[in-house]
Amino acid sequence: MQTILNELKGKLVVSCQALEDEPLHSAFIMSRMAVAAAQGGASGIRANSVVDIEAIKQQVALPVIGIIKRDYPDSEVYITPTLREVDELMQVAPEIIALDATDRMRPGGLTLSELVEQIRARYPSVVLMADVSGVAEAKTAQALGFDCVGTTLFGYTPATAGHRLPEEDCRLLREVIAAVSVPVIAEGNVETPELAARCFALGAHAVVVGGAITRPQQITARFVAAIHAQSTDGA
Ligand SMILES: CC(=O)N[C@H](C=O)[C@@H](O)[C@H](O)[C@H](O)COP(=O)(O)O
Repeated sequence: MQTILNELKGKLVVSCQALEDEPLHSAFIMSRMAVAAAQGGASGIRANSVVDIEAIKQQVALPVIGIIKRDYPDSEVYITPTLREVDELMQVAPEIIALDATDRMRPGGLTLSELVEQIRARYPSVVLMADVSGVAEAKTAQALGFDCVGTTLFGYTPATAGHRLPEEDCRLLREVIAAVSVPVIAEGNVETPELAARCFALGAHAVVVGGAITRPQQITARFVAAIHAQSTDGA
């Protein structure tokens, strides 16, 4: 079960995602993003939805961290929130399945522990990544038997809103690494190659980079902001 995590040790994973409201929303485009990532030397791909993963797997031979983002009316959890999404993902067999592992209730009032129990009963050997937003959640995820933990949701829950992984020399990442023995994957707002390298120096097992590589609208906005700041300084 751990072989795939060993393969990713010290490596870059590129997240190729574009939701329905994003300009690059297309399984074909995501598959070409994955090809570009592979050509650039990425060792894994993170992807959302069965159609995207299917298209990506036809084009690149890299391991995939699969998720399904789905909104439910009775829960804030949207990354692989229920067994239904895990069942769908298993049709395309991503090497790792990631799910929200925050302390929030899943749809239908299910706890994380109950969901993990359901997943393990049906898929005992699936490799599970816990997308967490804090240290306590990382510890809980390890206790529940997750195979690895990612900092994916730091800054993306009401309790952590306004925070970003890079702050204070990646304090959250350092604290999670100190708190658990499972591999810790740095993910979320890793916007530069230097920051990715810093995450490894701090002990990250792997680093997932998304928007800084695959969301041109974000990259463009950073250029525009920097240019604006420069022209305001000079004014
Ligand atoms: C919070 C959330 O929904 N994160 C998602 C998780 O899969 C993706 O939208 C991110 O792109 C991914 O985590 C990589 O992060 P970044 O794009 O910041 O490098």
